[in-house]
Amino acid sequence: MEGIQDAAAALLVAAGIVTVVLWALDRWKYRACPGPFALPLIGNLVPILKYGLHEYLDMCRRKYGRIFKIYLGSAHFFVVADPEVARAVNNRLVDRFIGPQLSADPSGKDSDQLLGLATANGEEWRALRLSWQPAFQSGSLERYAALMDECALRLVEQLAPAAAEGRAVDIWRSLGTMTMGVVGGTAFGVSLHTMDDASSPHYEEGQRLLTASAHVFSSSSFVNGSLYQPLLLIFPKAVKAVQWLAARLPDTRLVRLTKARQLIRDVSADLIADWRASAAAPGAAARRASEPSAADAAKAEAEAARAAASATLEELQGEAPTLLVEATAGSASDAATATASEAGSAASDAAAAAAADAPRTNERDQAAPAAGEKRAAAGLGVAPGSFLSLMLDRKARGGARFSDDVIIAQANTFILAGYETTANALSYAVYAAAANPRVQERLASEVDTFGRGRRMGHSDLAAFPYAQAVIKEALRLYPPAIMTNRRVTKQEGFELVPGVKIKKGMSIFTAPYCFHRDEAYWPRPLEFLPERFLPEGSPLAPTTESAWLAFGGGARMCVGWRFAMQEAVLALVRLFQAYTFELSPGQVPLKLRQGLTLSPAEGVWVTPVARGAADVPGAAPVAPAAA
Ligand code: HEM
Repeated sequence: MEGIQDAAAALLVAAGIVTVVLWALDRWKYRACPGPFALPLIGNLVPILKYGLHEYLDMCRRKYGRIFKIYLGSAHFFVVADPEVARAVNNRLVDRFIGPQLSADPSGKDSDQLLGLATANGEEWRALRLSWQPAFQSGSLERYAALMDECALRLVEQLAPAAAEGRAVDIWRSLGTMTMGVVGGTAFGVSLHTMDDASSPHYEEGQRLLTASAHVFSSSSFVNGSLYQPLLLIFPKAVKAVQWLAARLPDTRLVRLTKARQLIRDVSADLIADWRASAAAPGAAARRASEPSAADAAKAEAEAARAAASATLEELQGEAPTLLVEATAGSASDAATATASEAGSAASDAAAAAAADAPRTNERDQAAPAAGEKRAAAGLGVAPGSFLSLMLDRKARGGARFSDDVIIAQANTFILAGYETTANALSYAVYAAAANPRVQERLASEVDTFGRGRRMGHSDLAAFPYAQAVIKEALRLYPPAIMTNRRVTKQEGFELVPGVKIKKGMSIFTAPYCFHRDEAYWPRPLEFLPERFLPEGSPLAPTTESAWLAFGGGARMCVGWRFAMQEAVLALVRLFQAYTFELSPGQVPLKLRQGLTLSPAEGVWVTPVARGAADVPGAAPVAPAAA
């Protein structure tokens, strides 16, 4: 026994010595790059926990300059807070650094989320990016607008009791129900019941999905996540052992996260089962007749693979947002993406064209989740024209043959990416407007130019330059993604700072949170001044276009940015047509928390104040939401 103890102690001492030596070598290797001192193993974890990652990065930027290193676990990460260098990094590097995913389920089934677009790399990522793009072109956005408007109007209606009672609500959570409602309609063409009221038989189901998604966001970072997460950073070479241990002895945070991911996965898997069942249902015979033969399918697959291989990075990126708000929405927007996506997805575009209507919002659970056939026979389940049906149609017709797990991962990615980021952006906009009466007044007067009873479409967005500017300014001060990250996969010819070359294996983070608040680029950086994004506000504009990077950049730029902007502007218009908002006391400055996104730590509490039709000359009452 004593012998075993001695051997274990010797092993620990040896591991300690090796760690310290590696740490010292790493520090020496990157000595030319400034950064805070960090002890081996715990690195800069303590100040990150104390200040929050976003604040700590900004403190480092002020102290060490715009390119610095931080040490986490057993490696250095390089942080770029210089917008021009950030642009170069995003343009030149494509792969993302993706840490391993822990699961409390030994089968690790919930971890197939790593197969999603946001986490894929290499050829898989190229093929996936091409298959996502059609869902975000003007035609699709136009189809989604009606549903987005419907969800925004429903939210307006749901806020009415609070307005009548003078009661404060957490608008962040309310907006989350709306953005998830939009995801259900656009990704699947179904209602996910997140906007149902408590009397609905499906209310609990919607709430479970919201809670699960909120858990994924709050528990995925190493700060708020499983206790095994820091262990992975410290012992990156022992991933398998840590994963094995975590699956057998999970902590409560990991159990909660695993259950949340499983629930989201089940929602997507059920919908795919429905789609299959409906394709096999008797009514689908006509549709099957139009499906291609095996030879056609093989040809289509080969074409899709060729398109993925030959698409340039610019084509994969698509159009990037401009700094100034757009005078016309959706104008030349698809020109850049069209070549790549049309080549790669002719079949899915044809399917989209066939489904000319906006995705229907089906009542997905009038039957139990397992009864896919029944729902399919009743015409329920994934609706034509939705993101998921485009992807499944493409597979059925012989386009890129993604496995079911890969398709489920795309659906999960859509749910997660489409939910919290946009809800955060909108909450920050409401918060900032409520805290700045001048902004609120101007917003209210702009939205009154559009009839309250009229339905809004994609092209109507151009009528709201100030609302667009408010969203952009909210994304500047509070970018939901405080950092983007890239993994260096081959030797690059440029230096990060004199003496530190970009080398294979390095992880580089660009930090918009830092340069969005840097006085070197933005006049009066900590003030909320939406006019910076309008031609009239040029004295407040940044010194460089690159200084605003809320949606990232290069080929990995947010694929859903136009979708997000459309949804956010549309919702802002509907909210301010009906209400102004009063902030509850004690919320300035807003407390922020870094999970998977930068989110309000305790919500955003506001009291809606009804504006009344009398405020708006000639306005019709807000249209009731369609059932
Ligand atoms: C205000 C809302 C949003 C913000 C601020 C935002 C921001 C971002 C950022 C910063 C990235 C990383 C870009 C990079 O690495 O250069 C990203 C990637 C991504 N976003 Fe968004 N996003 C938003 C909404 C959405 C929506 C609504 C969707 C889908 C419906 C979406 C889907 C994605 C996906 C799939 C990726 C990964 C793209 C790839 O790796 O090719 N996002 N987003």
